Amino acid sequence: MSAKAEAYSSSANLGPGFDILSMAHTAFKDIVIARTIEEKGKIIIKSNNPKIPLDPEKNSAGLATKILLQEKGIDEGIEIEINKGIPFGLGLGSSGASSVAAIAAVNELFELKLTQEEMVKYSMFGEQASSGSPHPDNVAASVYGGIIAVTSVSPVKVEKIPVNLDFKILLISPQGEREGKTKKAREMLPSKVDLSLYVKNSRYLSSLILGFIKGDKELIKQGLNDEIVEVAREPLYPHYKKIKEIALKNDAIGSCVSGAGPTVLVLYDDNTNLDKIKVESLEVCKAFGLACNFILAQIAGGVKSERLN
Ligand SMILES: Nc1ncnc2c1ncn2[C@@H]1O[C@H](COP(=O)(O)OP(=O)(O)OP(=O)(O)O)[C@@H](O)[C@H]1O
Ligand SMILES: N[C@@H](CCO)C(=O)O
Repeated sequence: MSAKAEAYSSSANLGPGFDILSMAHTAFKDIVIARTIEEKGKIIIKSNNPKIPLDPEKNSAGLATKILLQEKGIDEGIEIEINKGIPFGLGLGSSGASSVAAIAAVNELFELKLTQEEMVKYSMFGEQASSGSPHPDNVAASVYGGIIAVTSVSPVKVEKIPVNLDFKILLISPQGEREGKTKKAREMLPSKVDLSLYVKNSRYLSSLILGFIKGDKELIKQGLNDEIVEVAREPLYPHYKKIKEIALKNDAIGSCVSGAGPTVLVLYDDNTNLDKIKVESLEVCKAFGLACNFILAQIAGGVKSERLN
């Protein structure tokens, strides 16, 4: 028996929404095929990307699958074949998408009838394997699609944010996959924050969410800022500040760090001078010794799965 699922890349945080907000996009996707194998209780991971760990405990798809099977009392052996389309270590939710696609494929294979919230819950264990923390935002976006807010983690609750504005997505992404980047990025975070920064960030968060719902570009621009997490991790993306300045100068709707970086996310529309943003950003990347790719994308839908046989 086998089943297949595909899950899109995502940009988590969206400025002030650390571990809360995330957006799925069509930039890249992972495809996972789950097959039953003869050896009971065994999980085998295969992948077209030789750089990801194949040990099921260390692979995001492997650990999530293991815990799901354990909790459901299934002792079948499983092969998880991961066709990685999403480069990892760039802040594009790569580990999360593998985990989501694996959970969706196994759900299909054994007809488990998991709800979307249950899929998020199990996929989060995959993030534990890859970054040492079960952050929910990337996996929630890959499960639901669109822009989501994780409103609770225990139990998992996710809301899709209605988006009433037409915009497109530009990702400015330095080349080269970075091993263990999110883990390092989380170790850079402060354990306490100033009340004044907390208030500023809360204002940004409310502006951003209201901006998407009302379709108000100014509110989105005002809200797509972060005084806490982006600032603490600045050494991971020294190119970001200048690129954001360039994007705003050229009438982008807004810009922020994608997940834990180093990719920079730019939201734009027909009023934006995209060519100028690309030319000027390329110079900034070069100045920091980075070769940057430009990826154009749109908001993506949620995970899709199908039974193969
Ligand atoms: N299935 C998987 N796909 C991708 N990376 C994996 C997978 N399983 C384990 N990993 C490991 O997880 C880490 C992924 O790196 P990282 O968390 O920085 O990337 P990401 O998931 O794309 O980032 P972000 O969470 O910022 O969007 C790497 O060290 C990689 O080896
Ligand atoms: N919220 C997570 C997302 C990682 O992509 C973080 O910023 O660490």
